[in-house]
Amino acid sequence: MYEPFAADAAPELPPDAASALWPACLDVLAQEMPEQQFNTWIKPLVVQVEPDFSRLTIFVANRFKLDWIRAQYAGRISTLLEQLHGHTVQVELALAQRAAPAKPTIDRAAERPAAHPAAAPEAPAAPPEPDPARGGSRSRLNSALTFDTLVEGSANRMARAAALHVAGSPGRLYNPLFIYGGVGLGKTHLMHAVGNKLLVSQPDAKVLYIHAEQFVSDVVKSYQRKTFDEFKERYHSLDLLLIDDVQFFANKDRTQEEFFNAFEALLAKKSHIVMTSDTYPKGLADIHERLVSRFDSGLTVALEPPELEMRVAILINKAVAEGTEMPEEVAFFVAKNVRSNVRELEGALRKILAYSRFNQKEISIQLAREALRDLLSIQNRQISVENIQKTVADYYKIKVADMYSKKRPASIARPRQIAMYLAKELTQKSLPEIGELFGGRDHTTVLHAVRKIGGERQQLTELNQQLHVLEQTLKG
Ligand SMILES: Nc1ncnc2c1ncn2[C@@H]1O[C@H](COP(=O)(O)OP(=O)(O)OP(=O)(O)O)[C@@H](O)[C@H]1O
Repeated sequence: MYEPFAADAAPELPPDAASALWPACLDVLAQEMPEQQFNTWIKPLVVQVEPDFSRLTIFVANRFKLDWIRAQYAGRISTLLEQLHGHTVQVELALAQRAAPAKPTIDRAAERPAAHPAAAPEAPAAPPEPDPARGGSRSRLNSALTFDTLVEGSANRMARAAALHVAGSPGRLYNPLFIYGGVGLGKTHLMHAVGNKLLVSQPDAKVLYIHAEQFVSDVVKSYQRKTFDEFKERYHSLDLLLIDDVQFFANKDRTQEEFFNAFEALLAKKSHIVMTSDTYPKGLADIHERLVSRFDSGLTVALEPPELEMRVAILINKAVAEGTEMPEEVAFFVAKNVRSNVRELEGALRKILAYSRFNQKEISIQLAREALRDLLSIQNRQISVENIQKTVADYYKIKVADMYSKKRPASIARPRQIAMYLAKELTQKSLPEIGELFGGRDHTTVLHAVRKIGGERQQLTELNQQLHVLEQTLKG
């Protein structure tokens, strides 16, 4: 498409010039790309850079442009930023009307000449240090992620109800609220919804949404700069702390200690804490026991992969939000084929919308089939529960029928538990769906098996090896 700038030709910025990062990136892109492409796609971009330059958010006017920029340019931008800054800079894309800050503290490419690398533009003003303050603007909340835009289904009913309760009466029941589940199931959405709802009823509340990695980085910074008092003031004074992906605290002792202190301080003053993780508290690896037990001391709720009807509702709602109508039969077709998580569902929807616009065709099952060609062929190759049952039965020399039977001798029950564990690990099926496929067992039986085998795997080398062999066999 265009000739990338040679890696060693990209000028490295001195650390103190980091605020000129985006302009420098633009200069390189302007040289690399045909002028018309640059002017159409890159020049109008508005960006926001995190104060520590760990992340750069690109705001784009509409979904179509967002998809295009993500597909065509995001990779190159990310590589360039890393070359220029010397560290990884996470690149994110967001819709301008929904997520752009009211007054972007940003460099606007359109205000600068397109391709004059020598004429170093004025450094953009860095956004203020995101101190949590009263009200929403510095809470890092995304105002688009609310309870209104969250579709309810049995997969998230309990978590949603608990989150609603916390938003209505923070500091009382369910403190901390610990939400766990696989990728793209709505954990972050739910957290933002709690913060946004609380701010509607209490606009002065001190709310902060933060990713665990950012917390780690704040701890490191306050260490380096000896600003622990400020750090404490910032975190210990909150009314609501929303902290995402706490599994990232693994092996970070100092961070865990600081989080423990913040946790105790917040609970003592009846502030609320909501956390998310990819696993339940006891499943967290390399996190201190005293922290794990505190994570589990309020309410722990799971988010399951959405069931079919919920996936259909999500597709239809998201299409409406994009200004398009998706016929129900198309939504069912997509929902039947994209089962893993909501993020993938959104991706499928974006592909269908883009495909329909490009080809100027109505949305139909045929069009969806064409737009999702690649994805559908991958789905067909996915591991099935039936295959897992057969492979595990062969390996442990039991009958496949024993996978569904009620027999309980250990020689049968254990392989069955192993198969349940693998079904949860390697497929996108929910616990109830797996239970159903194992002779109509209850989802709690499956959960017990998943926890037991997962826990033992950490301790028993032999079991770990067996599981490894089974996984390799199944993945082919
Ligand atoms: N029930 C739902 N209704 C509508 N949209 C949803 C729902 N659940 C998730 N989403 C959307 O799916 C996308 C992924 O959700 P989110 O980022 O909250 O997932 P996550 O569980 O935090 O994933 P990860 O672990 O990868 O961070 C978001 O755009 C979110 O708005």
